[in-house]
Amino acid sequence: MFRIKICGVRFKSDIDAVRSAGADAVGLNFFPPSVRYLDPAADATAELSAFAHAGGLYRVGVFVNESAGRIGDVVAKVGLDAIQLHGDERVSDLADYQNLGLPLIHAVKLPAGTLAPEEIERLARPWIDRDCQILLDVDAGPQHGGSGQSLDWDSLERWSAQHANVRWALAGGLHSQNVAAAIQASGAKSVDVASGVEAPRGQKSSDLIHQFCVQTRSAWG
Ligand SMILES: O=C(O)c1ccccc1NCC(=O)[C@H](O)[C@H](O)COP(=O)(O)O
Repeated sequence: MFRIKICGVRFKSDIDAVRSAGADAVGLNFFPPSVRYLDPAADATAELSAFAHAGGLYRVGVFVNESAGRIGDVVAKVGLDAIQLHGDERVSDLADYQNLGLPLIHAVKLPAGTLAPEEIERLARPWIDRDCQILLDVDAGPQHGGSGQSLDWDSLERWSAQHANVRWALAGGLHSQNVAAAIQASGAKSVDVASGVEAPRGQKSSDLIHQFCVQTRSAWG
């Protein structure tokens, strides 16, 4: 599992900013309606991915409700290290995705308010038991992700305390001003951010990426 993932990079300058800030992973977004979308057929996307790989970054492809066959085509063209399923994919289809031979990260999309540990467990467990890493994010409805909304971090901590062996990543509404508090409250050991390191929306800011990584590392000590 990555430690700090900057999701929705689109340019080599974004990759440079991620590397110099010390994050270890980038998300390449293949959901067409997203402002962070990359065309997998474009040579520039494969070049961006190769540039991230050459820079030692872990490349996570973000997909929403795509078939395993289509994801396999993107992997072959672009080159990825892991697949993030961020839609309404079903556990019953997991074998098809697993046959692609890459680590799978499933986005468990939760309501924004207070949650009982049992509720988080009910939504996350089927994926954990089938060897998926999990990323806890806000349920953003048809937008699916990248919404800038936060989860209730205390609820995540209560669930995590009961399942200390589960490795998970925190997403949803993180930015440099709140990531330390989010880590302290939730106990997250991995974080993921998209909109919180952008200004304007959809455009990564090297300053915001840098500040986000500084605050994250200081929270982890
Ligand atoms: O970022 C998107 O536009 C997006 C769209 C559809 C599915 C997933 C998407 N992003 C995936 C991520 O891992 C984001 O970093 C995560 O949802 C958190 O986003 P944000 O709240 O903006 O930090």
